Amino acid sequence: MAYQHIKVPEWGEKITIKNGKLQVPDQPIIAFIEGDGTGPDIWNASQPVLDAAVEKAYGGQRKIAWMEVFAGEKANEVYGEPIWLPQETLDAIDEYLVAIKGPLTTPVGGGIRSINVALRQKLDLYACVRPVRYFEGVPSPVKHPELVNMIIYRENTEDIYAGIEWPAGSDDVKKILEWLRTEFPEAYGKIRFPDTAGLGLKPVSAEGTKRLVEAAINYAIEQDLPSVTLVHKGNIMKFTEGAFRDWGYEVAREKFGAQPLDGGPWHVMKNPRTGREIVIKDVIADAMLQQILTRPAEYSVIATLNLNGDYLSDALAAEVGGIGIAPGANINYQTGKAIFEATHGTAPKYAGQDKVNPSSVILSGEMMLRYLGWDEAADLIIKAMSETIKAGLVTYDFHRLMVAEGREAKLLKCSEFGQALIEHM
Ligand SMILES: NC(=O)C1=CN([C@@H]2O[C@H](COP(=O)(O)OP(=O)(O)OC[C@H]3O[C@@H](n4cnc5c(N)ncnc54)[C@H](OP(=O)(O)O)[C@@H]3O)[C@@H](O)[C@H]2O)C=CC1
Ligand SMILES: O=C(O)CCC(=O)C(=O)O
Ligand SMILES: [Mg+2]
Repeated sequence: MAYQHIKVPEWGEKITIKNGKLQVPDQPIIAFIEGDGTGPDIWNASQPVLDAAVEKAYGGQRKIAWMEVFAGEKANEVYGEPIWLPQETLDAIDEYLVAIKGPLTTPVGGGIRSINVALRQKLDLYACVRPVRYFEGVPSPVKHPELVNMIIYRENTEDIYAGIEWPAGSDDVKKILEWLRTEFPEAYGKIRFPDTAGLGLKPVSAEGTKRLVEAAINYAIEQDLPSVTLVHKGNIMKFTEGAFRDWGYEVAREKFGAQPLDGGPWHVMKNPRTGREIVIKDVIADAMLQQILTRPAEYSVIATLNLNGDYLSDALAAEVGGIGIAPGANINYQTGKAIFEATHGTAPKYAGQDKVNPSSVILSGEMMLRYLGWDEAADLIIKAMSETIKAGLVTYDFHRLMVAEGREAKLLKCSEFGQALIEHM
């Protein structure tokens, strides 16, 4: 496809998918979005780390051909008009399948909705996968951060993130309210202040739930993990969050032969690879937010709805050092399309200071390398991250906590931390 502003590298080949399996050439073309705010600082520190890991692991036999694609404020600059998410960015990811991105700004209130959410929805990247693991030496607000080892599978295309909302007082909300008043008077009667209410819809479907929960169970099978926990607020939102729980158990029964445990609702199944038991359980979302603090060792894979997953991923990240070190991926396992990205946002107050922690994007890159099947390069990044942090070489976010704890640490800039990782590979 010909692009207006995207320059396809002169070398490198496309990643493709065949019979559901990713076909990765030795020189794959991979799209990247630099991101807004601290995004450029982070990307400048991260790309050399990813390249160094690949170079070190494969001695030049493999190399990534980076292709910049645009979104957010940079897209406005490059296209010379207010385009936040150019169609050709979507087309390029559609064509080249794999991308990595920095954070993108989302203005609060009116104007454009989240570009991040739009990318996930338009490309149908239904699983937002956010692993939470502890690296020794990272300062943490909890006593036993090493017990936190979970991976969140957050549904990425539905829930209130679908963005179906009408503002209070608008003609549209008046139409919806009038329709409710005439067609569903009982429901209308439950709206406490109809004249000044904004309204939102929360779509949650069997299809959307089942494909997400299936991906979470598949991960537990692959990694031989003991449980998958469905997190929901089904006691209050019975036909959306409650249905998520019921459809989750249903897919466990239908696809994986799970059986109710002691009469249910929890289920148990056998891992077809190892024969070990996998418990499929559920916890209500508010209780889960305290369980991850009080009993983290009891949780492993978490499957949840979009908003719960958003809250949980920041809360869990805080236990292992914060969102500066919290990676993620948005994946469609059928089409193979995937965008790897940090859990955090643009941290605008630090933009251009070469200050923030680039680990979230670097570890998102580590997930990307593993997704490509380049485990040797991914392992080098984990090794470098462990050793660099253990050596007390850290960015401001860890440094301030370590100093407060009376520990020795050396404060590095964002780019210096990237270089330290390369030295520790
Ligand atoms: N996927 C994406 O692209 C996302 C985009 N956003 C968008 O980002 C913008 C800013 O959002 P905001 O709510 O301020 O959240 P941010 O995640 O951008 O920042 C909140 C705080 O988290 C800490 N933090 C964030 N990133 C890092 C990092 N790399 N290293 C160290 N600490 C970090 C900082 O803490 P401290 O102040 O304590 O130093 C920062 O002030 C909004 O427009 C939001 O919509 C938000 C989330 C995800
Ligand atoms: O796009 C945004 O503004 C928010 C996204 C977000 O918070 C997340 O992905 O965790
Ligand atoms: Mg978030």
